[in-house]
Amino acid sequence: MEITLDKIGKRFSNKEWIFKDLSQHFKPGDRIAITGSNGSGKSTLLKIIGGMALPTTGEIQYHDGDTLMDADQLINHVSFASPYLELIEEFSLSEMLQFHFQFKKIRGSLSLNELIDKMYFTGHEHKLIKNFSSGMKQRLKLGLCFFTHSSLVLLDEPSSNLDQVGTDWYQEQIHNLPPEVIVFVASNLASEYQFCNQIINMTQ
Ligand SMILES: Nc1ncnc2c1ncn2[C@@H]1O[C@H](COP(=O)(O)OP(=O)(O)OP(=O)(O)O)[C@@H](O)[C@H]1O
Repeated sequence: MEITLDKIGKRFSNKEWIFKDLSQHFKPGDRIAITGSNGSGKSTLLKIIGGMALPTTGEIQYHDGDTLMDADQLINHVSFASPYLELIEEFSLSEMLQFHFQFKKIRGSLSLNELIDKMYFTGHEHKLIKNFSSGMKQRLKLGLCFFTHSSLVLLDEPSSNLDQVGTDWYQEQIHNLPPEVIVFVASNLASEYQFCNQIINMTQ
């Protein structure tokens, strides 16, 4: 996938601009950190790139090879993890994974049991999500994101609530992603984005 931002800008209901005139091109394999102060627009830009919010001005194009992608196709190419993303709390872990992978393809040819093992959740298959700790919920969100077949991975504050084992697991999963995937990380923690080769600083 290739992504072109053409002079995109965002403001909410005629308030001041959060950012303006952002133009950039991203190609397979790019690893991009979005940094900046609180409220500078990191999450907003991530949501716009993932098609979850619209820019106020400008345009984004997604290409799959030479083909311009329709906006409604984008969802099949994106995986996203953030602390504010809701899980379905009434599901057990097994039910959550079965539900998610009814709609999304698993990256590689892993079974659900292998996935559970790779997320360090063996023994928790029947535990309800609502009874997961905050760090376990975050690891599950990241696992769903990493192990969903996609060409664009969007991570917002990925190591929120993770302990050292979880943070090491995060680093390992980042390095296991296929090289052609584009990864964006909205963060101000170097430990979350040190693998990136580009930085967009949103602070004006
Ligand atoms: N739905 C919304 N309606 C109105 N204003 C919004 C909305 N979403 C975000 N904002 C505002 O847009 C600005 C940028 O918010 P955003 O969450 O993108 O910042 P951020 O850089 O990710 O912040 P943080 O580092 O605190 O996570 C903030 O002033 C925020 O209040």
